[in-house]
Amino acid sequence: MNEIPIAATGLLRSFCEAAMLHPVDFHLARRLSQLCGESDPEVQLALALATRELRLGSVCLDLDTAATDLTPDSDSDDGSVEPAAPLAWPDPERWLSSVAASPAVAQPGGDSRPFRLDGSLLYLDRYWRQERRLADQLDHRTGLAPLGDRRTAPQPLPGLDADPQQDEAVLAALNLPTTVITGGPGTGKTTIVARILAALADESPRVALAAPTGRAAGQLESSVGQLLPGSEFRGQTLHRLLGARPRSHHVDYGPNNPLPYDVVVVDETSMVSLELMADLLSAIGDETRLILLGDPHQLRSVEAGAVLADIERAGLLREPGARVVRLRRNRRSNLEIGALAEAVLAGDASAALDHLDSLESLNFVAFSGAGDPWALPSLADDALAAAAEVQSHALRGDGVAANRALRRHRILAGHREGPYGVGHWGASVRRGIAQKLDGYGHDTHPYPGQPLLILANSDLFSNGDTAVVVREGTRLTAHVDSGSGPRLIDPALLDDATDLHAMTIHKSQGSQFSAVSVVLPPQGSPLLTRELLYTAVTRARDKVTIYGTREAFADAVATPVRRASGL
Ligand SMILES: Nc1ncnc2c1ncn2[C@@H]1O[C@H](COP(=O)(O)OP(=O)(O)OP(=O)(O)O)[C@@H](O)[C@H]1O
Repeated sequence: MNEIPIAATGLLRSFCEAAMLHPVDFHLARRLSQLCGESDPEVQLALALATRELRLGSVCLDLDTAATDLTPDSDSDDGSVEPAAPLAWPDPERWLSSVAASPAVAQPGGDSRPFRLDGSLLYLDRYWRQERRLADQLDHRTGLAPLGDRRTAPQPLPGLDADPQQDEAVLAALNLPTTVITGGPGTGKTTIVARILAALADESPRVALAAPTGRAAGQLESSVGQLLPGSEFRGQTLHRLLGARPRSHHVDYGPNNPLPYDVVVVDETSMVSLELMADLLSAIGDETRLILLGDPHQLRSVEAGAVLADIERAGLLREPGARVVRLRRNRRSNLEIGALAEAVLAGDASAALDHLDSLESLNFVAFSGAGDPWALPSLADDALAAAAEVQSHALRGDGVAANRALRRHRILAGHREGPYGVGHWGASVRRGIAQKLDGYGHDTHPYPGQPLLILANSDLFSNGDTAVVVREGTRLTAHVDSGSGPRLIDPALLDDATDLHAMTIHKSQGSQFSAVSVVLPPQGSPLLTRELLYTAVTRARDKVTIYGTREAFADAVATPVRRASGL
């Protein structure tokens, strides 16, 4: 049952009861309405829904389509689904004009008020300003003159094949102030960055490598370092690059103090929020090459905005100053997984299910939420084989090999709790493995072969890094598989680590595994989206097994994440 604020009555109460509004949406809208003297329940509803949309990752609420687009926002993380109640949506025309006339709402050219209405889009004013700022910056970068006039791309790095799409991306980045290179995992984005930096080496450019998370920044640094031995490019988080202060909206770099680099490369751009993207673009000088890498189809930033997807979809960066190049050839995963990912992206559930039924490396296993996951033979086989290999390396003290074995198989789930959640599946698999492997699975004490997921940042590791506990002589050591190479830590110091027999699909972004077992959320779960499914299946290189119902699978394929924005 949803929590209903006591103060909620009438129209707003019915929306709270239907899980369309969370108490925080209600309270914020009520407070702002009181401050501005707004008493119309329909306008208050619009304000509450606009704050709800922001909380769920959209930048604004579209009043024209809200009644058809918005779905209940289940508070639970166990996949349980509340029955939908019929709702009395305001008449759209009347709604729009009463919102426009509200003292809480400003028009685009108007004074400052908590909300702003732009066409049928209702924003919290701050986000409207950020979006305008970003749109202006994108426009500005589009209008810049090219920085070079190379006609042909430089040679591929030694040992790599010629690839026309990669050539196009390299050439764009060498000539233009702004290049966006999009593509799924393994399409060569990092390889291209190394090739660009190699081609610019004669100019000794000042280079910044950045990403939204410490882990992704470390991975970029280490991949580029491997491709360009002897180079000393350091990766850093975007927050650090921009000189952002914790718990404040201040950043050190901006239009009057641009970043002191000739080339700025940002990886995992799909995870960058609207605000951070606006800050980044404001801080890039006209002479600096900006190279944005990412996969717009994977899960987006947890904060508001899906900027990379908006840029690609709406053609917001164009010549003469900018170019978007999409890479399609995945060189890491097998072709069958590529075909499944394409069918998911195309919204073609029947083709995707056909692939799962007919292709050798793809499997669909019926699971409807009942019973112990360990009883599913395919799951037990995959998990046990990988755990046995991890354990044998861990007992021999080989942390590198143990971490490699840990990447052989991963269970990925949308939910954390409940019968479809990471907790339930992870615990079941750990118990099952412990019955088969001596010395395995004592949850409260470290044991050789114990897989861990780190949930904190430090100098030695980043949130999202994984580790394996390894025996070294008489001691146990956690070998952290950080993006930038192995780190050894006393397991007792890893307070913020959790058991890793399963992980959320969200946390798996940026990693790949030989085989993945994907636990689908149940039908009706708000997490059941195309992006979630695409992200999960593209984590695999060699084998994908989906656990769930066909109906849930088809729903996921048919449901792209809805993120409203004015971009
Ligand atoms: N032109 C090429 N010829 C041969 N192999 C290539 C080529 N481009 C990339 N590869 C190989 O494909 C694999 C994936 O490349 P890369 O890591 O650059 O992709 P990516 O898009 O950055 O992937 P991710 O986002 O998952 O890190 C690497 O093993 C790389 O060596």
